[in-house]
Amino acid sequence: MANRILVLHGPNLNLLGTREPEVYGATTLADIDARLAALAQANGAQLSTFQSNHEGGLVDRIQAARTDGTDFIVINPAAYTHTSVAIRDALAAVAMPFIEVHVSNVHKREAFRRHSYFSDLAVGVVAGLGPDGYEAAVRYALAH
Ligand SMILES: O=C1C[C@@](O)(C(=O)O)C[C@@H](O)[C@@H]1O
Repeated sequence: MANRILVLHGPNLNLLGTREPEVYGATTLADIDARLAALAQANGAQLSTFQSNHEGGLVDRIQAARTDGTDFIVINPAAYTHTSVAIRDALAAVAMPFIEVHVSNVHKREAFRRHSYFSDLAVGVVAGLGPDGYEAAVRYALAH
């Protein structure tokens, strides 16, 4: 079971709750993070969250996970899903299991959202379940 889980949120996810609510829903990022922290705590695990609108910030946080005790990553790379070799390489470098999460179902949206630089390295991918997708990923991490 993962004891220390890191949840990473990519660009524009700080605007969840107000950003295109018809696509991403009304739940804020603070609500999601609080729910995940409570879930981890109830299961005797520690959970940290980090959001950045910057590719390098996400790369730096992933590199820091090598030495801060993290043993599982849940990541919504947001738009970087479709563009970032740098974040993919960081995840490959730390060689830590991770789950890729998307709030929306990227497969029923624009064609460019169907390609991910992460899915083939991920333990699994959750898309389209809204905030519940993060919870499903954390539950998996807690159980494995
Ligand atoms: O910013 C996002 C959010 C997203 O990752 C999602 O959670 O549904 C889907 C991405 O295509 C988009 O760029």
